[in-house]
Amino acid sequence: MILASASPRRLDLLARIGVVPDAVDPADLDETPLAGELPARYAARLAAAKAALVAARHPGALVLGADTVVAVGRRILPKAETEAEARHCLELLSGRRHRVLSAVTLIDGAGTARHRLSTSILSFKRLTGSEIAAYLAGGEWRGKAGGYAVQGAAEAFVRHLAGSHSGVVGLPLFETRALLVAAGRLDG
Ligand SMILES: Cc1cn([C@H]2C[C@H](O)[C@@H](COP(=O)(O)OP(=O)(O)OP(=O)(O)O)O2)c(=O)[nH]c1=O
Repeated sequence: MILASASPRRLDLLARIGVVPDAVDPADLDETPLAGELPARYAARLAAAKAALVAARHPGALVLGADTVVAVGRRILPKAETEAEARHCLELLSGRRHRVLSAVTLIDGAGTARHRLSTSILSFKRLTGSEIAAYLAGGEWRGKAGGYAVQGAAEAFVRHLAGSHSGVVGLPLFETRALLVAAGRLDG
């Protein structure tokens, strides 16, 4: 089995259900949303594309790809690479409800692709300027969808989470397990 992801969180989450991939081979593709693309569609498209790209490099292997997106309404927040982007995300998320969509695709050895989507709804407290500044200084936002990581200090901003904590971190374990069972890789 190949994990088509550069995210160490996804590897850790898989290990929690006893799955250790034989290799990690990130897809590294263009993650620009299409014009007018809705968040759930976007996450599903990217998870499928990551898995397909890596499956083409490993014929016959079981390949798992995933994508996590933070959305406010129809708006897709960026994966924060700069402090300015992370600040913009946190200001938008402050005192608001948002969704985290985590799509997973598993392609089996015969080339059959199976897909699942996890949707979580989170509500953040209203963030003060000094809370945002302290969070940005901590650096946990780097490379994270929506500019925060719920598995770190940002969990203290979460008033309410409905859905999948593992999905927010990057790999929804309920859906991932269901895919692995369907493909015969885990016992049902
Ligand atoms: C919202 C949120 C996202 N994230 C992470 C999960 C993903 O790694 C990242 C979203 O980017 P993704 O494009 O889903 O994943 P990635 O670029 O890290 O890895 P790859 O494309 O190779 O699979 O944000 C957290 O770790 N915690 C959170 O609370």
